[in-house]
Amino acid sequence: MSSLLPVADAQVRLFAMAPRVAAETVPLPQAAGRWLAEPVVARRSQPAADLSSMDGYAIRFADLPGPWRVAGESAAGRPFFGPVGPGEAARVFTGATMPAGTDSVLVQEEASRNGDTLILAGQGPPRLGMSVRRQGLDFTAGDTLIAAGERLTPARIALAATGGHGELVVNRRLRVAILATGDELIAPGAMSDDPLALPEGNSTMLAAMLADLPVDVTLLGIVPDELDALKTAFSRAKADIIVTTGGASVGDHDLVRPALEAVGGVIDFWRIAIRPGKPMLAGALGDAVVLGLPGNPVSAFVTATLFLRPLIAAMAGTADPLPKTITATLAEPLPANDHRQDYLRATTCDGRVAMAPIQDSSMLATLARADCLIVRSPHAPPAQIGDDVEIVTLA
Ligand SMILES: Nc1nc2c(c(=O)[nH]1)N[C@H]1C(S)=C(S)[C@@H](COP(=O)(O)OP(=O)(O)OC[C@H]3O[C@@H](n4cnc5c(N)ncnc54)[C@H](O)[C@@H]3O)O[C@H]1N2
Ligand code: MOO
Repeated sequence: MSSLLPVADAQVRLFAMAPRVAAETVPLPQAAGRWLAEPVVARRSQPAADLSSMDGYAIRFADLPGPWRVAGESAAGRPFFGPVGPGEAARVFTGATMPAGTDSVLVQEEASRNGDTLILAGQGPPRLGMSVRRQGLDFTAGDTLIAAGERLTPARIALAATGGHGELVVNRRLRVAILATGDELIAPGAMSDDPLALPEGNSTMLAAMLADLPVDVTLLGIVPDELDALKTAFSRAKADIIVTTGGASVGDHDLVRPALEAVGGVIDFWRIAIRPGKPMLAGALGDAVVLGLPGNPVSAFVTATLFLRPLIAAMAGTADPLPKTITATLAEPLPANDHRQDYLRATTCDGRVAMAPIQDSSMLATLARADCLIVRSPHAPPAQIGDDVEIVTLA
């Protein structure tokens, strides 16, 4: 079985085929989930001035324990410009600019006010600067807020907005076309006179697996196991990545490879030392990367996890596209592994992982129950209860 490509080698070859997409400038809401092509540099400091972090009174710490005369009021967006002298205070609200001359906040729960007269009604601020957010506490104009190559999470979108940016330079979205092939397949929910017709779940599963990535997915539907039909489907597909599912293996009706080659595509590699997912192929058709995933649903899921999602992440701009593995403890023993890298459907219970008893690559109910995949290296020896194993967690 030496003709099977090791998983890590296949990933390297796939990423080598995949050009990084071009950059574009987009409004902030459209940048969410994309990878930055240029760093985000703060255009302003945050906070822009010293602000109160509580509702209360801005005072001079040296004036404690009071009393004070309330000289004015400062609210967020409506600062008090008048001076606050010794023995004076200003009413402040959360987010308000601290008036000049004040340095600490007396929270209103510890104050008693009668007209313009304010007296201490509690402990008062225990230190100078209490409940004041200093100018530039979060960041300062000119700081690099987010490096190029980072992904724009919701928090980073807010950071860029607060840093003064209304648009960002990001890598463009990718177009992904997905087609399923198989004469037995019908669209999910479709009625058929054929009791053996199989509702096609892989396309929608794959599209759902990409829902958090910056892609526009086109579902090309079901293509019969016919060379001409597949050739036509390949020729018409307009995408950065063309994904097929089914027809990748060695049977007489597995026509993805010959169809791709017949329309001028090239195969970069076919068949990987992986279980499930062995017949996966990767190639190119014009500028598009073609990923031929197996038809078995679990094989399609595992190869999409290890190849399709990372391919998109790499093309969209990340330097670190592979799914993370973490160490977990075995709840049950595992047998020795053979020459294929295994991704066992497993569940976590009381912090320990146990593989599902049947690992058939057609079994969606088992996959749907699993919360992780246990990774077993080729030729891994038997593992015992309590041993550490590497897992990929499933969302
Ligand atoms: N003689 C050999 N036979 C097989 C080999 C092999 O090495 N030698 N490899 C096996 C492995 S491993 C896999 S995985 C499968 C996958 O083969 P294909 O990619 O050609 O998939 P199909 O034959 O088209 O379908 C397999 C299975 O999955 C069902 N299917 C297909 N598409 C869908 C879909 N979109 N949604 C739901 N289910 C789908 C299909 O009905 C079949 O039951 O090949 C082994 N054979
Ligand atoms: O390896 Mo296949 O992928 O048995 O299902």
